[in-house]
This record gives sequence, C-alpha cells and structure tokens, in this order.
Amino acid sequence: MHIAIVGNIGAGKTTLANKLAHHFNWEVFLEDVDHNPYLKDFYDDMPRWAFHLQVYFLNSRFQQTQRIKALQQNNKGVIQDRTIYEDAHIFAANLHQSGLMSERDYQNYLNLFQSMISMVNPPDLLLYLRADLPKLVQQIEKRNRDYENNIKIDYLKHLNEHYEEWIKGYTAGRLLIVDVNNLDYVNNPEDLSVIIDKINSTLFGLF
Ligand SMILES: Nc1ncnc2c1ncn2[C@@H]1O[C@H](COP(=O)(O)OP(=O)(O)O)[C@@H](O)[C@H]1O
Ligand SMILES: Nc1ncnc2c1ncn2[C@H]1C[C@H](O)[C@@H](COP(=O)(O)O)O1
Repeated sequence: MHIAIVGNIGAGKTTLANKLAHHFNWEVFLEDVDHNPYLKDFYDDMPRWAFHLQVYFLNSRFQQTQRIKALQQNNKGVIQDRTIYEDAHIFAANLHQSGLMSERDYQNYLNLFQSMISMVNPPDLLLYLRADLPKLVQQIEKRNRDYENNIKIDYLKHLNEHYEEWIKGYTAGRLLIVDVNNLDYVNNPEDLSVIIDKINSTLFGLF
C-alpha cells in the first residue's frame, strides 16, 4: 500500500506523513529539503536557479519512487511526502508560466520528466491537503525556515491554482481531498482520527 500526501508549501504534509507512518506502522519517505544544494539559492534568485532546482528535485523524487516500488514488491506500506507529479505539474509549470523558467529549459525539463514518468507507478491513494492562503502563511511562519521568509503571497496563490487544476484532472488512481483549514492534527488527536477514518473508508471500505 502506498499513500502519497500532496499539497502546497506549508499545508501540513510532512507532519501528517509522520503521524500516518506512525499510526499504520509504515515507512515514511520525506522530501530532500535540508540537504538540498539549490533551495536557498532558488529562493534568492528564482530565474537563475529554477532549472537546476527542478532537475535536482526530479532526480531525487525519481530515486524515491524506485525505492518505494521495491518496498511495495515486498508488500510493505509506504507514506510519501509530495510526489514527482507536483514537481512537473505544479512547480515547473508555474515557474514557466510566471516567466521564471525559459521555454527551452522548460521543454528540456519536460522531456526528462516524460522519460521518467513511464517508470513511475501512481500511489494507491493520493491524499490532497487543501489549504487556503492564510493557513499556508501561518504554517510557513510557524515552521520558520529562514529561506522561506520571503515567499510571496502571489507565489503561493499561483501554486494553489495549479494544485486545483491538477487535482481536477487527476485520474491515475484513488483520490481523497481533505480540507485542512480547520483541522489541527498537531494538537487535536480527534482531527487526526477524522483523516485516518477517511483513509480507511477510501482504501478499505471501513466505516
Ligand atoms: N493541521 C495543522 N494544524 C496546525 N498546525 C499544523 C497543521 N499541519 C501542520 N502544522 C504545522 O505547520 C508547520 C508546517 O507543516 P509541515 O508539515 O512542515 O508542512 P508541509 O510539509 O506541507 O510544508 C509545522 O510547524 C507544523 O507543525
Ligand atoms: N519542485 C519544486 N520546485 C520548487 N520548490 C519546491 C519543489 N518541491 C519542493 N519545493 C520547495 C517548497 C518548500 O520551500 C520546500 C519543501 O516543501 P514543503 O511543501 O514545505 O514540504 O521545497
């Protein structure tokens, strides 16, 4: 079983991924953020570093999907924090549309993505954490990563628009949308239970 948690920056993916992995006793796969060699530079100068960062994330996410595939062949459960789909359909697409990634870099990137995606299995469940801008901003501030302090509201807004478009057309597998605006699964165990019940119901027909 493979559950992938998707959603905008600060939506609460990592927090939920760790909690679900603990609950189901499954392995968790997190994003390569702390050792990412481009992320800080990217936030300082997006046009300069957009292509480098996208290639880095694409490769690290692809390697992750291959490790997940191997675990699944051994019937192990996996929770994944963000997917390779988001790199291309959300972040790279947004950088291109915003004029922050050139046409030739974007086409080059997309060709690479197309070569890789044929080797990627969709998750058994895609869990989309839908959050409005105030919730995202509040949680990004709460996390307080220095390089994220300058993220513009417009950047988050455009990413949210891309997420909504992508989710509308997502047909690769089962999809569960959870509005997290009024959920606090950090402090309220009942809020976590609401999500776990929805997952059990979607995946196993329980409840
Ligand atoms: N539903 C929630 N309610 C309250 N705080 C949350 C919630 N989800 C996440 N947080 C807090 O918001 C911050 C960002 O969450 P995080 O899981 O890192 O988001 P993401 O991985 O989606 O970027 C963390 O400090 C986390 O503890
Ligand atoms: N593909 C990506 N392009 C640009 N930025 C990305 C990409 N994937 C992740 N990120 C950024 C967004 C955040 O600053 C960090 C971690 O993501 P988070 O949603 O906070 O887990 O990396």
